[in-house]
Amino acid sequence: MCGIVASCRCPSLSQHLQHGLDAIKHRGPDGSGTWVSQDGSIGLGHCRLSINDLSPLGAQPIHNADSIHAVVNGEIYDFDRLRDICASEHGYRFTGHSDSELVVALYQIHGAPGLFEHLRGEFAFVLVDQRPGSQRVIAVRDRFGIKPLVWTTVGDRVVLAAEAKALKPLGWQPEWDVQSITDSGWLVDERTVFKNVQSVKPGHWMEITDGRGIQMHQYWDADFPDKTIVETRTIEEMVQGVRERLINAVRLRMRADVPIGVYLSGGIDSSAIAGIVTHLARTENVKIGSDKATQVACFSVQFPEASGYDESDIADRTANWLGIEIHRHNADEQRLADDFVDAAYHNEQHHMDLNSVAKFALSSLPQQQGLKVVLTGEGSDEHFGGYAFLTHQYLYEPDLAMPNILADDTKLRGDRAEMSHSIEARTPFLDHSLTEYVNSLPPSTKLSAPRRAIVEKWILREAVRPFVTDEVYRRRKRLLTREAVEELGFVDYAVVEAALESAFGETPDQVAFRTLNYTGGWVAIGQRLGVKKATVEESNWSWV
Ligand SMILES: Nc1ncnc2c1ncn2[C@@H]1O[C@H](COP(=O)(O)OP(=O)(O)OP(=O)(O)O)[C@@H](O)[C@H]1O
Ligand SMILES: NC(=O)CC[C@H](N)C(=O)O
Repeated sequence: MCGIVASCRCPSLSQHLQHGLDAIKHRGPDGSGTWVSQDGSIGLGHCRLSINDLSPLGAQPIHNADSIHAVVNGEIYDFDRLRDICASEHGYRFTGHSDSELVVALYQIHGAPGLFEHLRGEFAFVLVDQRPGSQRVIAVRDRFGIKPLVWTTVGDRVVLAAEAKALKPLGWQPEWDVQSITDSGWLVDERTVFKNVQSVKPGHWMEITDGRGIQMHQYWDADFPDKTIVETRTIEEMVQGVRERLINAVRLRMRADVPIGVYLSGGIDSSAIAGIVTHLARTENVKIGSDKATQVACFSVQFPEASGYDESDIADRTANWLGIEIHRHNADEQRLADDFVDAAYHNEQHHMDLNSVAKFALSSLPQQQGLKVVLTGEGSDEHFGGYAFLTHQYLYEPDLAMPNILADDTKLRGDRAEMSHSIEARTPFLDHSLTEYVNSLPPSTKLSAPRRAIVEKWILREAVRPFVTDEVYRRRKRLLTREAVEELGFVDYAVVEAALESAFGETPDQVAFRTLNYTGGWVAIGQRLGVKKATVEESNWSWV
């Protein structure tokens, strides 16, 4: 993934664009280029982390013979097939072999918004159409907001970039947006922590024309079918449906002209990715990126054992089972403290925990090994029912909250942690063809109770079972553990244990279910707010 900057309506642009690119060189250390329109009013800049077509023909900005210019950050998957269609059915003549050139080709063939439905992957791009009669600039962001794209105005200019720091050489003067910080606007809407700097929203595109100024349009949204309609697919068909789509999402993301690695934790998501990559390489001879790699390299963060967060022993056993190598980063307190400032600078926002700092440091490992791309398990929890605190919503009104949760991927996790060390993170779980299928599944398949206990991400566990260890398959992130319930101070765990036995199954006990629902809510709130353990003597409360 690369860095892009763009500016519309500005004299003497070229130098400013280059300085903007210098500020985000970590996003693209392999080369850089700028383009300024003949009248000097519009400019594009790109710094490249070259992944597909490493030759100069893959350099950007991209131009075609028809006065269309673009800078593209990210990856368009399935591009070999799409390029063939553009060439054979539409006679489009490509100059190089990068996936990014496809954006210009598809725009010329289908226009906007027509091209968006053909784009699969994570991307942010700015495209300038100078054809007589259709002059405009468009700025586009992928469906889940995996790749960042921010913009502001400086005088009468619109300036855009992958990271806000690149806007400074283009004239932006940073100011805090205290309102956005206090009302969490930076997280839930298009605002950032900086005044007047906005993100282009996921699944949206911005259109800038002389006549109409700036217009925002949406081209995609998560779609949730009516789940009161009786499901006709069998469980096995649905498990198979998830498996096929996930395998395909991974397969498409193994295509690169550079080697690819995997971020591996002890959880089911990254373990499944590592397992599927290994399976495809061994049984179908799918290349892991370029020819160089014969087996996938995994990268793992090891936390101090006393922290209670360390899962590296599980990751080790997975790597052992798959016969793959594992590289480890030790994230002890000192390392986290050392990396805090750099991680915050790259993230350009605050975070609730130190995960982003650990992942910032983790990305130095693949860089040291000469890798440019890693696959990660991000995005699974939101789609497969991995957040136990949403239990009741899945069961009653399953998915109404989902679009909001998925508001903007870079705000929750970011690609910044990886890009800080020039690493592109690919997220197969955020393949829209997979998520559209998963959204169509009955909620009960995500949070099933086959043995009278809630099993988060049930259908995912079944779908990836052939690719993960039994340990990972059976491992649960349980909300209602004895420890968590006892920490409330006013709930008797024996009651919860009994309720777990009777709340599910063919003849569920409604009262037991309600007990679990209440207790689950208290545990979630208690953990999130750090609520002090209650003492029963404080009130007239008798044990629940
Ligand atoms: N300790 C770690 N070491 C290596 N990679 C990690 C680690 N923690 C998280 N990651 C990477 O970041 C992704 C998202 O992390 P998150 O904490 O959201 O985990 P998760 O949803 O529980 O996923 P998983 O099931 O893979 O642990 C993981 O899928 C993995 O690719
Ligand atoms: N790093 C990027 O954003 C990559 C752009 C393009 N996919 C390439 O391979 O060059």
